[in-house]
Amino acid sequence: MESVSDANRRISRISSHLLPPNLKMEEGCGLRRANCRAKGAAPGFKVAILGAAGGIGQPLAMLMKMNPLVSVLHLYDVINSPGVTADISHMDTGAVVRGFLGQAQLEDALTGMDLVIIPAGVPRKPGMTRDDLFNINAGIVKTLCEGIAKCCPNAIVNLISNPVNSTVPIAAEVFKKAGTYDPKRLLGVTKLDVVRANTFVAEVLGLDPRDVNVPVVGGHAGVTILPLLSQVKPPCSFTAKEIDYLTDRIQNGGTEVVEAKSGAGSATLSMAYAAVKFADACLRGLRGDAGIVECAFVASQVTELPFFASKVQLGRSGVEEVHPLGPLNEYERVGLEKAKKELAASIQKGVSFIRK
Ligand SMILES: NC(=O)c1ccc[n+]([C@@H]2O[C@H](COP(=O)([O-])OP(=O)(O)OC[C@H]3O[C@@H](n4cnc5c(N)ncnc54)[C@H](O)[C@@H]3O)[C@@H](O)[C@H]2O)c1
Ligand SMILES: O=C(O)C[C@H](O)C(=O)O
Repeated sequence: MESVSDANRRISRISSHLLPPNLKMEEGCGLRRANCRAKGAAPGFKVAILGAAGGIGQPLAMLMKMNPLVSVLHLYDVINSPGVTADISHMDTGAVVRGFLGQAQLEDALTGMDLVIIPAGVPRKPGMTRDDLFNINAGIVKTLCEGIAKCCPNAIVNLISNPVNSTVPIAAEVFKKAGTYDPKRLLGVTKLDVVRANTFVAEVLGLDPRDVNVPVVGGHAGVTILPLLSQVKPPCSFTAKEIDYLTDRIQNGGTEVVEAKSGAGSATLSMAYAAVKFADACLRGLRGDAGIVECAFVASQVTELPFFASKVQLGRSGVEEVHPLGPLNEYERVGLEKAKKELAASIQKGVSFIRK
């Protein structure tokens, strides 16, 4: 069995792969830092991905490395971040990539970040609900948010880890406890529901999905995912059969992927795509771009629940305005009542996890 000192030596060898490229060159290949002409990171935003070596984390890291708004990209995980970091750092795009491995490096990973994206945690297997992930993922999200509260309390947080309906309330409670909670800066990522809804609606109507925009409100699990088909842009009409089909497919899109992957996880590639679109919108908001509206699960007064997903306006301080739901038809009103019932329990479960 490996001794503790061997393990420490091995970890320190691994950690050397995680240093910024200029430091690594100084140690290893004979080219000293003084010989390098790199001027350091260009202006832009500093982004950390927590869970960067995972199924979502890896493609998300690759796509964020391609985002011209990102100047520094920190990749943190409890396994395999050295390899992912080395790999991604060779992409000839502007962002400087640094890797961080294990709890001891969490604070360095987070210090100075403008945006933290969290896809850390276990995914579903067939037969599981997202709530079945609570016992493992709640603790992971708690620890990571404690790090955020300490090291980058002003960062925007994009929370992907499931069950989102509970992990966002957990994050809020951790930040409240630390005295750093700003509801404008905490966003549960429900963009994949919108991406799916756009795709499925376009398929039914014979449109290009890039021209379709479906608001999806409520939360991110089963009946809490409520597509507002009466508010689709461009305006269009559906038969009752189409509404049933689309609502069911959008609500169960995640399960469709979990079953197709047969035990090998849940949506990763479409999620990375959705997360990058959402993170890019947050960064454009931070930059001061006007008119950026996305659906997200946020602190809200749109219903009697403390958190709810709806359209939000993004800006320099994060969520600058939470939009009302707009007119709902009878089908959507019934769906809303079902969604609220399940959401209330999931939110309370998250809150109690921290307050217990
Ligand atoms: N919000 C959404 O729409 C959405 C969509 C898809 C998946 N998800 C959720 O995202 C999560 C990740 O999914 P995945 O497919 O990438 O899973 P995965 O198992 O492939 O990757 C998760 C990564 O998290 C890492 N991790 C575990 N504990 C950690 C910790 N304490 N700190 C940092 N990293 C840690 C793991 O090492 C792993 O690399 C799951 O909870 C899944 O349900 C959410
Ligand atoms: O379905 C899952 O478990 C993952 C994710 O929430 C999804 O919607 O794809």
